[in-house]
Amino acid sequence: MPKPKNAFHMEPPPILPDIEEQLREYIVCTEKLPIHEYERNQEFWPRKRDITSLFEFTDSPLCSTLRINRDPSTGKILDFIEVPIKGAGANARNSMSLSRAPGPPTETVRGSNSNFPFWPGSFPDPLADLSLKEEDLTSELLTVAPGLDRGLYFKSDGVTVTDEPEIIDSSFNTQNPDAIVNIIDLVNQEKTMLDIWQTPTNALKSSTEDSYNTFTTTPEEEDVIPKEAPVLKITQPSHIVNRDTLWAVMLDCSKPVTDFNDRIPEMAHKYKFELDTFQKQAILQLEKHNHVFVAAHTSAGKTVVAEYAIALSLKHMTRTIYTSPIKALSNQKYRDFRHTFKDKSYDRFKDVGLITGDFQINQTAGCLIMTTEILRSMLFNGSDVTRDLEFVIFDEVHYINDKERGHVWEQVLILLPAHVTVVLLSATVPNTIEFADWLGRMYQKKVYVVRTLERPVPLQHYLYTGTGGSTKNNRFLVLNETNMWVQDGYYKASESIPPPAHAAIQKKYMPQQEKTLWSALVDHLKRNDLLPVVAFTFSRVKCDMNAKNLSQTQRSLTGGGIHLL
Ligand SMILES: Nc1ncnc2c1ncn2[C@@H]1O[C@H](COP(=O)(O)OP(=O)(O)OP(=O)(O)O)[C@@H](O)[C@H]1O
Repeated sequence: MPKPKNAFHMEPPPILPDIEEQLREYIVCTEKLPIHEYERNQEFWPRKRDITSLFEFTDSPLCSTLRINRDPSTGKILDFIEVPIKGAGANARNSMSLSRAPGPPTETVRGSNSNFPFWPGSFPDPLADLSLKEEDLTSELLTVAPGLDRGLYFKSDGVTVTDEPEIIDSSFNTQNPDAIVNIIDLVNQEKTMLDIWQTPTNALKSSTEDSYNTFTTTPEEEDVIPKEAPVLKITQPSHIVNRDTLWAVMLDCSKPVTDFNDRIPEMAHKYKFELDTFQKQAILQLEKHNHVFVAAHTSAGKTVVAEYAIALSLKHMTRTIYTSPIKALSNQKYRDFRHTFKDKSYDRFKDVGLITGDFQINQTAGCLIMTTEILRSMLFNGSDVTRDLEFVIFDEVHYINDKERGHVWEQVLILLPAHVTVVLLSATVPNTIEFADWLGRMYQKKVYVVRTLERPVPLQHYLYTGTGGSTKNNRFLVLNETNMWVQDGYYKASESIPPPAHAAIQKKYMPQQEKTLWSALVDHLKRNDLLPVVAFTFSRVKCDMNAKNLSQTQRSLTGGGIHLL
């Protein structure tokens, strides 16, 4: 019977489940969670069997190829020979070989930091090691198959297999030289056994003496045993006299090379002037792909050698990398080389590129100019550019002596692959031979040193004591072009300074005095047509200050004004 509906009838209030109780149940009784009702949540698709899928496989790299053997006179095919493919399956992530597969085009120039570098030329040849191992293969053969306790037992005929190893009585075998007892050996052994019982101090003494005898060398031996290659101080006087060593050859630049044109009838690059002897000697070595170290004074013509290396590699359709220590020099060389090579029959204009931190121009060019740090990063990252690299030119290589950055030159020289020829350019340094010897020993290839002390631009030293006005032309020669001291010039310079100022010369100049001095000097040089000039200041702050002062006072300077280096 339905319940009567009246105004006073009220349903009992809904009793909500206790939230605390609900949460506890949720946390404690995990089996009630819907996730466990997998029958409702999970769907299962049975796998269909596909036998034909067994026939599918990813291609493994080809390990061998067929080489056709032809008759050289008729061209008729005589035979097919299966030859192994070098570096099959090798790539930049698993191999240091030059025959590994090239990386993607985006990584051609810079490489990638997940790449292996190419095998450095200064390391022992891995292929030579491999051939040694192959020779030794017979002694390293496995005699027990992996997973088995023992190998096969053979009878004495070496062919018939048995269940038990055959015991050969070799206790007295005159055929076996090991079985012959040497009495002298036994006596010696006994003597050493007896030595054990000597007093510990004696034993200790003899052991120290032994180790001393083992590790020390006699003076004669010292000449024979190669010492470990030191990190060189390239500008420090050498203990090696300037004569040939095992790995460095000093070329004679005192006599003219009369047969130069016969030896190189078709030069890769022609010059408007007759080459100097040191340039000819260096070029002859470049043609033979020998490492060359050119040490010559500023403006002696070192760049000529670098240009020839670039031209030679462009002729061979290979590459050259020109490294310089500073970005400003790289930029300047880029401009110079573009100009040098632009008129050639082949399109060399496009064959010069620049890679620095600021610019990347024509990165796939035949001649790339970059800072040494960029080349180091390319070598570490296994850049594919190094594959067809013929020459690497190191300008101002004496930077290897630099405390902060010298290690970069060392690393690059060590990392270069063996097929690369290095051309080192430097101002004259006292130990060229020592440096070349270090390099040659590392590469196990001779380095040819070309050294000239001639200065095409004679160096003269003057003292300038003027401050403008009547003293504006006070410039006195104190060291002439033959490196002779000019006493008279020095006296005149001393006399030209008034006594109070003369005393003040020992002290520091006031900024205003310094400004007047620089201004008077530059003015004097300008009037005597001796500009441009490079002014050295040993403090950065002073350098900025002088540059600022000069740009204010010498507004009329033509041809580019003042540049800070
Ligand atoms: N054999 C030569 N005869 C005449 N002029 C030459 C000869 N060799 C080089 N030059 C010229 O001398 C100038 C300086 O040469 P280069 O720039 O090659 O010198 P460098 O030694 O490289 O100088 P730096 O030390 O500044 O690098 C250039 O103008 C070059 O054309």
